[in-house]
Amino acid sequence: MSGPLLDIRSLTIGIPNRAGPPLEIVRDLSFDIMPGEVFGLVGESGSGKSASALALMGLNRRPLTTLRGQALYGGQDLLAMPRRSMRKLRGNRISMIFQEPMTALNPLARIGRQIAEMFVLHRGLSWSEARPRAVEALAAVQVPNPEDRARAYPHQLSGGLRQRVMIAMAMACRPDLLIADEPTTALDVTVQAEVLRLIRELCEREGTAVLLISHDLGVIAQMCQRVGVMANGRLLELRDARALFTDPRHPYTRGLLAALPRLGSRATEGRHRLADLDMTIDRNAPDFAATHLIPRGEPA
Ligand SMILES: Nc1ncnc2c1ncn2[C@@H]1O[C@H](COP(=O)(O)OP(=O)(O)OP(=O)(O)O)[C@@H](O)[C@H]1O
Repeated sequence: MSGPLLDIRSLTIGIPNRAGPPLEIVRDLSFDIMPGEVFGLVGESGSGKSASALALMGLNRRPLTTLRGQALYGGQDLLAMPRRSMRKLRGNRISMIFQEPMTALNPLARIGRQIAEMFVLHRGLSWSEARPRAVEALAAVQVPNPEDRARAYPHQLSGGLRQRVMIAMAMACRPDLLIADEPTTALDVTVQAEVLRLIRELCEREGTAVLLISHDLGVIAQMCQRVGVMANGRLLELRDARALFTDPRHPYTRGLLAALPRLGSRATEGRHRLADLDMTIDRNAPDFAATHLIPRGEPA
């Protein structure tokens, strides 16, 4: 079996502080992603999922800074790579989609042009060669009437179609890795299922690995082979998805699963239970993290 596509070791992100030690918001995050694998990072809001993904892409939100760690991709450390090299990889070998496509799409440019730009920038095609490829890319993400839609501006499309456009852009260059940060959180449940299916099918077809970030355990269960559970900027548990859902080891994961609303239960019941858990777990206890990490390949 070949090695990992991306091997993240001790990624630590924080805010430097001249007067003392930096404020760390993600600490010692280590996991790897195998070629073609769908790996899930799950955790509640603020646990550090997005910050980690952005750090991998060299896009830290200021004042956040990568303080230490490595992210090995094809023998190169993404975290130490010059900006220029990183720009060449981004959108080409590693691409990213976000919860809200409008933040990534240019509101003033037709979507066909925005997709075509990927082929011009990363594949060296001329604009006239790239345009038909953009229409094909729209067809591949099942956008109806792709010729017409290519001439639309982002605001003229529904949220679901905009997310499909983002996926078309992200997949245009057949990347090795797609980082999908809450890709369906802003969508209706039915559209959400369609977009998830699309991501899975396209990535399977292209052999693209996915780092899927979500606070939604249902989404993670549906999509992922392995899952890392994050809280407070730390990875608490890393398991095969099936094992995680049938036999969670970390008390925090157990709490997350117990807090899932079940059919027939009152909608708020789960939330109360999660709140109880917050009070009973001491997140600063030394054994809170890292005691339940099971390496890939070992029996869960
Ligand atoms: N630019 C920033 N400056 C300072 N702190 C930040 C910044 N961005 C994020 N943080 C903090 O870092 C922590 C992790 O945030 P992050 O966005 O990664 O969480 P998350 O797990 O992705 O949650 P969400 O899904 O709500 O975005 C949070 O405590 C957040 O307040």
